[in-house]
Amino acid sequence: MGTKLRLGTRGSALAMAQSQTVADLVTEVTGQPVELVEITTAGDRSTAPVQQLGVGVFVSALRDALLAKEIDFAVHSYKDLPTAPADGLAIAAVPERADPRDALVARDGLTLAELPAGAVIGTGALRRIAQIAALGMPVTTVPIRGNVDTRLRKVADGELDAVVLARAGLARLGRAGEVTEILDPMLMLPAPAQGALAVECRSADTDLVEALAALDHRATRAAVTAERAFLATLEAGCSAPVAALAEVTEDDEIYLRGAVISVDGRFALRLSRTGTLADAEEIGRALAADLLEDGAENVLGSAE
Ligand SMILES: NCc1[nH]cc(CCC(=O)O)c1CC(=O)O
Repeated sequence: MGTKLRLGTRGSALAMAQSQTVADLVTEVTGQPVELVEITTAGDRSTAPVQQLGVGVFVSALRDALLAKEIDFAVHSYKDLPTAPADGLAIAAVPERADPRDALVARDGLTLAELPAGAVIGTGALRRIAQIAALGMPVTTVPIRGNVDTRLRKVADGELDAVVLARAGLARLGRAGEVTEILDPMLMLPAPAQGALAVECRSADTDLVEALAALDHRATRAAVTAERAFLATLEAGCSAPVAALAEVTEDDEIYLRGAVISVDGRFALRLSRTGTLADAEEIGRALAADLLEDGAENVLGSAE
């Protein structure tokens, strides 16, 4: 056995679960033991809405610890990473993705369509709020924060009729059995890179970059590349909620769907593109250009 690798992780149950999964994989492929090092982020200390804190808040403390060499690598939920690359760091592996879809956990086993008029759904994500609003149902959404356990408890306690969460997160916590409906991407397109993990280390740590590459899953890497190129291109031209899902077939074809939806749900643009795996990045950029050409930048304007 070589030296112990230090894997930096947030302390939440979800972060610990996904870090432990990757730690086990790393030990399996490299033979090196991995030690989990808990890092507290500003996002964990604050109770402010995530939108106010900014997406990078959970990530920057881990990146600081990497650059300060306090840890050797970190595991992020890929969808929480800012699109700008981090100086001096590399995403050495994108392991095989879990189910990328969103899931509904509702009282009494209800599906979305079965929720009665006046039902209250907990979700703080603008992308989810916008897509629920676009369905035109007589339901309302309320912001919700806290860990997965806290969110599920609000349904069990009767405080909320339902919550929408990433199925991958529920599965990693062993709570997928509580899902009452997996939401079809035709209704609820997930966040770019949802369900995927990013394994990050210092780019100068070439031995580790190479070792971690053994965990990389080619189809997942391509799907995430297409979805994130789509997001990055749209971010420059439009700040409405963005959703995307790329599916890769056995013969290396990519089917990328993307959407931009106004928060009030009144305007939704949805398009798709297909292509080959090697062109993942280009497909993402081209799909974003299609949406911008259709007026994606006006979608947010209409909600303001
Ligand atoms: N926004 C928070 C977040 N970041 C990653 C996950 C778990 C699922 C994943 O890895 O995509 C979640 C919870 C959720 O959206 O329900």
